[in-house]
Amino acid sequence: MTTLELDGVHTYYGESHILQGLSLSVEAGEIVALVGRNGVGKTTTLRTALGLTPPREGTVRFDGTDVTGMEPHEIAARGMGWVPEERRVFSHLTVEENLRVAAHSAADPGARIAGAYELFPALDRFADKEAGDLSGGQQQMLAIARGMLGDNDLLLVDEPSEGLAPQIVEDVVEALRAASADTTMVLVEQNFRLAMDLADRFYLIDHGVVVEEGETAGVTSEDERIRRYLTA
Ligand SMILES: Nc1ncnc2c1ncn2[C@@H]1O[C@H](COP(=O)(O)OP(=O)(O)OP(=O)(O)O)[C@@H](O)[C@H]1O
Repeated sequence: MTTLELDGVHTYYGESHILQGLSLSVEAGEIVALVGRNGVGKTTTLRTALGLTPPREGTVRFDGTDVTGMEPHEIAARGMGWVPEERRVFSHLTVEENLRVAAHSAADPGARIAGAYELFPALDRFADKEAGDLSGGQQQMLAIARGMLGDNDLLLVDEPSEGLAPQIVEDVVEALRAASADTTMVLVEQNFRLAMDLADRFYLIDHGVVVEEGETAGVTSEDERIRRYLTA
């Protein structure tokens, strides 16, 4: 079943025409990576799906429903979650409180939070610590855990590895892999190798359109069809 489908979307910031007829689809259970140079429109693609920057043309379908033009909170309520680039944890709440806020609408929040701790043992260790005092990697894990607790069918994760040390990136990758067992994911990722490693399929974006797509297996940034879009 198709979870997310963007069909010929054109998205603008004011007069800036950013997405220029972009189409992609995500099947239930997949991890799909959006890759491409800085500024080509990856984050804008997520914002378009979420209704934060709705398209002027084209359609967004989520779980079979046309959600184009719906308010972001309506789309979110249908089960589309977002782990934004800037992470947005509540820094003055503890880890546990952050998780409780995210799980408030779940049928059994306690069990869900216990499940999250199993998946992210580092969070369990720091349950009583204020989120603002966590390291960048721990905050990223908290942001992912919060996205999962929202009972989402689809989680859009923007630049999870940004600004993290390589060892911590490994932990975050493991967390995303574990999280993907329950949730379909779209991942925006600058680190090409990591994106290919984690995702099942990829879309390579350039100037607001998809220029290459396919399975990730065996794909490297040295492939000529990829390299010319990644190097300036
Ligand atoms: N709020 C905004 N107002 C105007 N222009 C914007 C806004 N946000 C992004 N842009 C511009 O839109 C273009 C696409 O940005 P977007 O963030 O989608 O790119 P990206 O591929 O995600 O790259 P990055 O990794 O740098 O975020 C860029 O040229 C950016 O400068």
